[in-house]
Amino acid sequence: MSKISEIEAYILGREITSAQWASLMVLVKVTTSDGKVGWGETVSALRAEAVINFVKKINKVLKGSDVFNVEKNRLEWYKHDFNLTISLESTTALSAVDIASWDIIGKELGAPLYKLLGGKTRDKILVYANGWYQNCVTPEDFAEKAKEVIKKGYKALKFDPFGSNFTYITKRGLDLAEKRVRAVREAVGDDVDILIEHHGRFNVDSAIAIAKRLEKYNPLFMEEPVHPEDIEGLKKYRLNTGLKIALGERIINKNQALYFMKEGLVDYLQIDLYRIGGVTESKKVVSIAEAFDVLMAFHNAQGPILNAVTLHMDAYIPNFLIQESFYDWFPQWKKDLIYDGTPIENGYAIIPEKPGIGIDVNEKMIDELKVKGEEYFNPEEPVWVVKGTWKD
Ligand SMILES: O=C(O)C(=O)C[C@H](O)[C@H](O)CO
Ligand SMILES: [Mg+2]
Repeated sequence: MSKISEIEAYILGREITSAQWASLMVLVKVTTSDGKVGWGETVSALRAEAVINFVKKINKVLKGSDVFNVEKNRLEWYKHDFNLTISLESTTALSAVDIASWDIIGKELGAPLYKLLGGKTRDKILVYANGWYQNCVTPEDFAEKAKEVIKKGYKALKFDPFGSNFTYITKRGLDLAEKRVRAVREAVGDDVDILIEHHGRFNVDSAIAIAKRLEKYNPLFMEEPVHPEDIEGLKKYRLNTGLKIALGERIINKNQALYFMKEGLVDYLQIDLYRIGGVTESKKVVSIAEAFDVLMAFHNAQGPILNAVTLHMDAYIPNFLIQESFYDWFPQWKKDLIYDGTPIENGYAIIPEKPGIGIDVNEKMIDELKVKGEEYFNPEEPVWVVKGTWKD
């Protein structure tokens, strides 16, 4: 038995690079009584301190438990946290502990994680680029940066062309969004997929107007077209557009995911391992999605640990569409802290092959990267925006 002896968590960061939300990392380290170490990563923008506090509580509850018992350990924490399945902070903290536990399990068994989950259904993972359009404002800015992405070999890219429009889209906002999307389509040609990110910020009539304007550019999907809680709006959107709907990054339990699928409101599911409960809960959601013929397109906007563990999921799942990747736009400090050997080659990510998640952490950097004082917050640009794009 490999007993959990300590769960530690650190808030790390340096400069604000591609986006505010991606400039922090909550690094979680699980150590066992026989000296094994596993790593997890998480962060929920504006909530880093709260997440750290949850990790401290989970540490108190799970100390002494067998690290292999991921289901039992989840239930144990659920028993203590009445609000687990309705709290982003709590699921986020538990997710990182779960991921670190699976890292240890893989290391103990000498197997890369994907071999424990279902083996390889594919040898490489088709990805789409995100984070590439920092400081893009004019259609020409978008076109120029999009060309650079394609030059790197990417076959698909995602972006948010809506600037500072929120809830309502103005006529000007709609015109500018169309120009930006047209510029990207012309820059990348017809063989590259473009994915439209709405960041769940529109009312349904604005979202439908957007869909009608943008459908001629043949987007692979429309992501979070309406506010995430607006189920009735999403139903109306479904009835009034023929475009594919992707969503899921704000889903924090499997029953919510089931609801969207049962109602036929999602084509491509974008849960994130750090919000849903790690590998343990993600596996269940993948299977529910398979039964509904829904394909997976995991959300993956944080750092190298989450990127690597998500690739293990992508390797085995039967219902795979495409994988989000910020890999080439990670801040340098994340690449120096965590080295994983999973670069993107010609638009595909390589599956990690080392035992566990297959990453190493340069622990010497931890002290230097610890964030002192409060989590950074810029009231001029919302945290969820790619840096320098909240402009028209
Ligand atoms: O990558 C995506 O799909 C995003 O929507 C990125 C978000 O802005 C980010 O996850 C917000 O925390
Ligand atoms: Mg998104």
